[in-house]
Amino acid sequence: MKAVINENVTLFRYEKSHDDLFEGCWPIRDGVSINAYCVCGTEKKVLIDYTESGASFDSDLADMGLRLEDIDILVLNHMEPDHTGALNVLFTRCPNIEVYATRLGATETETLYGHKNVHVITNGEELNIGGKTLVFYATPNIHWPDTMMTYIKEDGILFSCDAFGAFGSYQSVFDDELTEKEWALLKPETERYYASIVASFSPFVLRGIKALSALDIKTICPSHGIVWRKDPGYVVAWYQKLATYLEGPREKEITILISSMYGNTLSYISNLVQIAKKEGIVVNTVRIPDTNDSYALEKVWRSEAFVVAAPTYEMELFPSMAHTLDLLNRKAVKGRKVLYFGSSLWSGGAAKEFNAYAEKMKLEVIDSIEFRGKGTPADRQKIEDGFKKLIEAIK
Ligand SMILES: Cc1cc2nc3c(=O)[nH]c(=O)nc-3n(C[C@H](O)[C@H](O)[C@H](O)COP(=O)(O)O)c2cc1C
Repeated sequence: MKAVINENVTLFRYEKSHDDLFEGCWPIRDGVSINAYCVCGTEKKVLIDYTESGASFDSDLADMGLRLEDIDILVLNHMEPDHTGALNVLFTRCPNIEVYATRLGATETETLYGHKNVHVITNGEELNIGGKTLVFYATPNIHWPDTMMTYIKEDGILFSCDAFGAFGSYQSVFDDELTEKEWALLKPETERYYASIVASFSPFVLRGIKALSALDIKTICPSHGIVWRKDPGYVVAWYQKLATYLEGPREKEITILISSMYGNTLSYISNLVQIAKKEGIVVNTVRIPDTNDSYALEKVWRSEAFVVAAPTYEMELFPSMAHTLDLLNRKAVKGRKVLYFGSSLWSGGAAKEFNAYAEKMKLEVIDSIEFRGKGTPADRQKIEDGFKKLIEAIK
């Protein structure tokens, strides 16, 4: 699908299949778009990023009276294969095309494709393409080390690579066209995208936002999701908030992660949800492994506190929950307040493994409670008390 951003800039938007997994692990049941852009100056025609498969690129260009061979310059804002998978086709057909990339991007272009006509950008370097000036900014580690962003000086358009992107498919192209239903999808799908693929790089996001703050940004064109032209500041502030969750402050929310084989651990949850609601605390519940980890990550990322409720399994924590905690740890979830409880029958063992994770993740453990079978009224009271302490700790 093709959309006009302005008279010189065109968006090529391709949807990944909803059955695919993004990065091979994140479900995209509500879709995700891969965005590439064409910028036409009077002297040079420029592509910003390409696609994974090259599908329909030719016909979209043909609609504009162009062939792939007419493109003079390819700007590679980063080399991730969802934007570059079809580069071998492009380089075969356009062997002389000039690539603009960071030093690392240049090395990757040579190593992966043997293409040598690469210009290594310097930070803030300008390129006049005839009536339009492209300015390149190195923004490493948002989220790949080779990442850069490209800005059209005359139009205030920022091609922000994977920053300011989102999961989800939207009929609308621009923020000012979004329907209420699309906004309702954009909110969680931006946060799940951030938590899954950007969160670990939050310090670089904050650094990048600061470095670009002097620019007069009128439109943000990310490589996934919608184009922000009415209020680009909204998504910048949103990303800034998401990046701040790394160290805090975070939202006064509690996310309860639940695994249960036979319902014993599960039987405690509805009471806790009621208590949180009575206290006016937003509470999210996520079943593990029924729900993909990325949905847990999205909620835990913004929550000041979370609960791990899972039984003992072969003397350790229930395996799916251990997997989820391992992911949270890898994705830099740290410093939050946490309560553990879970059922066992004989020796127990889940709490010990949970405590080891908590230490690694520098979590503030309110309590860590193992009980037998359904638990006693005293166990119930202890869990309730622990949960109330958790609420007090985030109030
Ligand atoms: C496959 C399996 C392995 C288990 N391993 C242990 C164990 O090593 N130690 C223990 O104390 N209980 C163990 N249990 C017992 C459960 O922890 C116990 O039944 C618990 O009440 C289940 O809680 P749930 O209903 O929330 O799943 C095991 C149960 C199953 C099914």
